[in-house]
Amino acid sequence: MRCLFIVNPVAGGGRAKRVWERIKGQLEYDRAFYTVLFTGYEGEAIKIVKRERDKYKAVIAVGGDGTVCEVVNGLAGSDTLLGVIPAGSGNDLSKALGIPIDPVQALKAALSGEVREVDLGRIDGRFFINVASSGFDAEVVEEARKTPAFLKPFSYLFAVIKCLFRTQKRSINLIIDGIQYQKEVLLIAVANGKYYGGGMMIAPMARLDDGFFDIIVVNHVGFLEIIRFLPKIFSGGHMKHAKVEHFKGREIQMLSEERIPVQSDGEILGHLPYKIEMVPRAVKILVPRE
Ligand SMILES: Nc1ncnc2c1ncn2[C@@H]1O[C@H](COP(=O)(O)OP(=O)(O)OP(=O)(O)O)[C@@H](O)[C@H]1O
Repeated sequence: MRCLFIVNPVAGGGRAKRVWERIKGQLEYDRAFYTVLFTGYEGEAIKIVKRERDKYKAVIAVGGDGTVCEVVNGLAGSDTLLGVIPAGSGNDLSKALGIPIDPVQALKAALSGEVREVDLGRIDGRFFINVASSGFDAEVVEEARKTPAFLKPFSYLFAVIKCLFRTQKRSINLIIDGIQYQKEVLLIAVANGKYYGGGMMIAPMARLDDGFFDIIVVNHVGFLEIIRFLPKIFSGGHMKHAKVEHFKGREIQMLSEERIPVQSDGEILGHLPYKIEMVPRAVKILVPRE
């Protein structure tokens, strides 16, 4: 059976189109049979994959984490394999799975790699593969979405600065597998994968196939402490901070009387309350052979 490539032409600010040209050249050189479809709007990859998945051995996403997340939502529950060619701006999932950034190397893994069964999180009927979170980080994503088009390259920088000045505590009732905790937080991240936000290692201990979420609670810290704290997330150094707690669990609920946004894999879903469930080994991903 042949493979279906799903290319998001806007991923990585257009990088995915250039990556696809290299992949196409290689496929033609190899005289491979394949189908390619380009996404035309947000959410289309889910529809295409649901419609087409049973005709193919593998669906290969050419794009960033948003594209992969949509393909995963189209594939979940089917036996069709997922391949990933990183072509976005962040590529957090590829980093966690050891998929190379070089398109031809990544193609090799997608066509002849080994299969790894990976867990998914489910929130509000939607699957995520990396991280769902609530608090400061979700506020930054929400704020960045409002940035006018001409300021887009700086949208996250502006959003971080704006959100830094909202130094209020966020009061969240966190329930992990039935045990309740009342927390005053900066953010709570429910991690399936290690990375989010373009290389931030929010949960260094997270494994994509252990059947558990790693829940990172960053308790409330003041303005200056946030500025010292944020850069440490890139290396995982934040875990040593006295205000950071780590839990493991499979069913997580977050409730609040405040209007606190929730994001999963970089998309704003809405505001608390939300319930997050673990779906073990729900997708089969082609990764490089060891
Ligand atoms: N033709 C299109 N026009 C506009 N948006 C699209 C189109 N096709 C897909 N999308 C949307 O583009 C969004 C961004 O894609 P993606 O996340 O893959 O790239 P990225 O943001 O550059 O990378 P990363 O998430 O790894 O930083 C996705 O949410 C997807 O729904």
